[in-house]
Amino acid sequence: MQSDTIAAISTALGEAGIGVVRVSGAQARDVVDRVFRLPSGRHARLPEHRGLFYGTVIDPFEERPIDECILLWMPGPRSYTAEDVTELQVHGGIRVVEAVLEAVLQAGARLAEPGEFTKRAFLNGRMDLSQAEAVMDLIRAKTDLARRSAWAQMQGRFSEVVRGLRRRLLELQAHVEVTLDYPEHDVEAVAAERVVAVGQSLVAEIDRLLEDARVGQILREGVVTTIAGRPNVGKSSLLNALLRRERAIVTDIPGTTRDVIEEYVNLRGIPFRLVDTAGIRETEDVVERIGVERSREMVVQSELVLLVLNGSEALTEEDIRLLAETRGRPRVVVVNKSDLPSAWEDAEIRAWTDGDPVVHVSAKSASGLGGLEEEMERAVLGGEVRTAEAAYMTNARQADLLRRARRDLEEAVHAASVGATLDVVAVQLQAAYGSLGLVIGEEAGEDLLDAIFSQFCLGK
Ligand SMILES: Nc1nc2c(c(=O)[nH]1)N(C=O)[C@@H](CNc1ccc(C(=O)N[C@@H](CCC(=O)O)C(=O)O)cc1)CN2
Ligand SMILES: Nc1nc2c(ncn2[C@@H]2O[C@H](COP(=O)(O)OP(=O)(O)OP(=O)(O)O)[C@@H](O)[C@H]2O)c(=O)[nH]1
Ligand SMILES: [Mg+2]
Repeated sequence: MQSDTIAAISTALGEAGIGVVRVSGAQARDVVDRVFRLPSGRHARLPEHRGLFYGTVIDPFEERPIDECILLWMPGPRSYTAEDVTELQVHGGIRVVEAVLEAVLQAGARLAEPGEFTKRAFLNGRMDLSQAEAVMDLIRAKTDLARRSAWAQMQGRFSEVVRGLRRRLLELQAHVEVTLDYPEHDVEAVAAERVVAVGQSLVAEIDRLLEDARVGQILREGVVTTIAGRPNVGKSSLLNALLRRERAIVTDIPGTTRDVIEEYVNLRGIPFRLVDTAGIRETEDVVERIGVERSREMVVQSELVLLVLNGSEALTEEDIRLLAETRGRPRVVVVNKSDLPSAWEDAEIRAWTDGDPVVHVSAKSASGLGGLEEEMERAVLGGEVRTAEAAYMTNARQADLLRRARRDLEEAVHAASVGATLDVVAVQLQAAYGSLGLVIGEEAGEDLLDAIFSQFCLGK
């Protein structure tokens, strides 16, 4: 079971309190023997159980000390990878940690590929594939909501659901297989009915998981949200208000923002990537015109548009044109400058808003932002505003497999309902079973595993 011995820096490269070099594999013991010394100068005698030792890491050739060290010893299978693991915890300086890694490599370990520790944990049955993917989601989580969702998936909650689906599918397959051996007509009819009933309920459950996939994607990558509008309506002021800091330049000169400014913000647990853009208008200025083009592109590329209007000034043709252009996209219409007397009523834009939310704010005095954030959340998560924590952080790979399983199940249901021979149905059920298996990594080939784990951090 034990393959070659791998090593990597498991902490971020930078100045920090401590830095960790992790080693996993059959030669972890030998590596410790070559690079670690107790304060007495002796080699550590590593026990059969876990342990913690204080000592010095040394360069194995010159026997020169590199740093003080806390050494963790975790013999397999009671370790993260289920192999023998040792960790050298040293002072967190870039050169210190790199020198320790070099010493460990000289002592016989090879540099781990990204995600290789977790890949070994998976291959050794410590976790399934969707749990392994959740480890990375946990590390990358930008909000508490994302973190909690990833945690739940890491604990195997999503896997349990998928395993439950597979179990029911397997029972159904067994029933169908049995009738293939006894082809009496009424027995076959009963099996076909069961394929229809169970198949439909499995499709419905997969649909619910697929809804979650969208939420998962949002939590993972953030919602690209463009703040658009004509010049001087207060787009940059709104960006600053939502960020709660003065990020973008604000002036009373129309055309202040020339380029797109992107900033990440956590609003109500949802990561938003807010993009402030140049005010959209016809212009002779070459630089500004390029900015305006970018603004329009951003509107098309974004997943949510905050269309900003100035409530204290009469609506212009440009405002109306933007209202019409952004129609049909997920959007919140933001009527800004509510601290000033209003120059028009919401009713005047109703013809273009199609029931999209219209909120009144003052970016300058930071009022009305709570209502705006609420509408942004609703626009992203939908009316139900189900807590994303309850949702599974299904990723694109998993969603694709779920969709494939769903399609095969629907075909099986269809075939069974029109009285097709059951061996056709059996093939489709088998395909669906296989797709669901790949979600949790059953029968996953080396290519798939490489593709997944190579996206992990080094040292994970
Ligand atoms: N220093 C350090 N901190 C870390 C990690 C690590 O590898 N090293 N982890 C990860 O990178 C996480 C912890 N993950 C771990 C998961 C399982 C086992 C483990 O040894 N499991 C055994 C024993 C369980 C037990 O004693 O009950 C097992 O499951 O059999 C270790 C770490 C977070 N913190
Ligand atoms: N009274 C009032 N003034 C505001 C408010 N929001 C923005 N302003 C003012 O409006 C002017 C334009 O604000 P910006 O945020 O630069 O507007 P913009 O939409 O980014 O403008 P461009 O970058 O030129 O497209 C500035 O003088 C702001 O102080 C508000 O809520 N109330
Ligand atoms: Mg601006």
